[in-house]
Amino acid sequence: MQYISTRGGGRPLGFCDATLAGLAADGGLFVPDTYPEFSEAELVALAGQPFEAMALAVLSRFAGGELADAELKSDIDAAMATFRHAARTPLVQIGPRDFVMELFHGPTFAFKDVAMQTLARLMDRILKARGRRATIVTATSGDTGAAAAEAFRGRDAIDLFILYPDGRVSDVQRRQMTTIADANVHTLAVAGDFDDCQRIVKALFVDRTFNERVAMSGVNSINWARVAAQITYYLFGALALGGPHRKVAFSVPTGNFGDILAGYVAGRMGLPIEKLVIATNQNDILDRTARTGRYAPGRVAPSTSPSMDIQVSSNFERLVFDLSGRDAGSVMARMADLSNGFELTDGERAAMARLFASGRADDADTARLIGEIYAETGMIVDPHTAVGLKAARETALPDGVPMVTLATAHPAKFPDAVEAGCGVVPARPAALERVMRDPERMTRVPAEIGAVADHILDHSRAVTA
Ligand SMILES: Cc1ncc(COP(=O)(O)O)c(C=O)c1O
Ligand SMILES: N[C@@H](CCOP(=O)(O)O)C(=O)O
Repeated sequence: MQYISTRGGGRPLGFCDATLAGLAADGGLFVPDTYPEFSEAELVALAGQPFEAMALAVLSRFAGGELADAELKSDIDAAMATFRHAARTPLVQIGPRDFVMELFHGPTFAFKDVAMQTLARLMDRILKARGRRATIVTATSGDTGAAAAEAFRGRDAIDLFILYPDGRVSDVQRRQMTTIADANVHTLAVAGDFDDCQRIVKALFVDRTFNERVAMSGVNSINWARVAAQITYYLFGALALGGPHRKVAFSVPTGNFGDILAGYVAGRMGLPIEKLVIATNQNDILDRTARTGRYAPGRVAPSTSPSMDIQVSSNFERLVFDLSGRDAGSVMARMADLSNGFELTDGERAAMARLFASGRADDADTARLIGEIYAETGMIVDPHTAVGLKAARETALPDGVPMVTLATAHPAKFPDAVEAGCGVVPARPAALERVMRDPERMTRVPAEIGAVADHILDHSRAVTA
């Protein structure tokens, strides 16, 4: 299997090279040249198997033989052993048709751990086999950075630089990043929003001189391996609820479009999916795009679901690539400069509407949903999950199709928003006590590419002359 750029540039790469490269050299995103498929019999055989077995089935299809199954299995097993729940991503029924899939039982209490714990081990393995070091530069609105810090801390071959928007993540999220004492983790508080952080990371990726000097890599969902690992829980959820003989719908709290793209790819691989619901907060570019066909980024507006305070949703490029019939030229023309936005064609819009629905929740809706879910079920949900639940409730489905809302974070990461919604302060898990106590360490930087590049050049051990 080869990985090609959505913008058509560069040469195709194998799985290991694409994983280390992160973003394609032309600024596009890597996608597999074809989607591997599961037969119905293979899906039937996977139903009832542990999460780890499903993850291996997914990742081995994307690794294209470059990593042995025994190596993948060892890394997946070690990654998932960090989870506190035996089922890893348990399903909880909250209504006749409605389920919540809890993705927050990993070390940092957000869905990012599912992929990040595995990816860190795979990257470490690939780098050690090549006798190489890497500099990982990642943008975060709170959760990716925390998950990356935890997964990559202390890894000798890797220096990790995390860019987060100063003042725009929750206290718990910030502390999860800034209290990591390991010297290979560098946390930068950027004077800007998440889109500024992601813009800087992408600019550094395509600056080939810088990129090669620091051996740059990335672990945002622009890295295909992140998306691939996230496909597993769609299989896990659907097969637990009667798949592949029954269609299932998923409502996905959405910002960078990585999580829901994994659901789309699961469908392309043969998993019967009725609908994928794009659930946005007031930064609703994707809901607007689904409704109007026009993708027009604005400025980020802070919300009570800060991890989704994103206006430039990177992974949407991968969907547009497929919607356009894999026309890299048209993707390049539309994505290279987003300042005026772009239109989906009528055909692209119709194709998108066949699989995707969408919804939006502002802060008042989010608080109301947190309160309603608590009153109806006793479940305390985080604000991102509440956004997903609102969109789920508004989506009509054929009889017999279950709706699974992805619970993407633990409520204790956002105690203020949760208390405002349901009047209860969520209990803080013991694992977060250290985070709230330990001293913080971060460097404040302006939202400028040069300032971030200089900091990385001064601090990464991978820098060559
Ligand atoms: C808690 C939480 N929910 C939802 C999202 C949105 O996921 P994605 O950016 O993959 O769309 C994020 C950030 O990625 C998140 O941290
Ligand atoms: N919500 C994310 C933003 C980055 O998303 P990613 O999935 O592309 O890494 C965060 O919490 O950092």
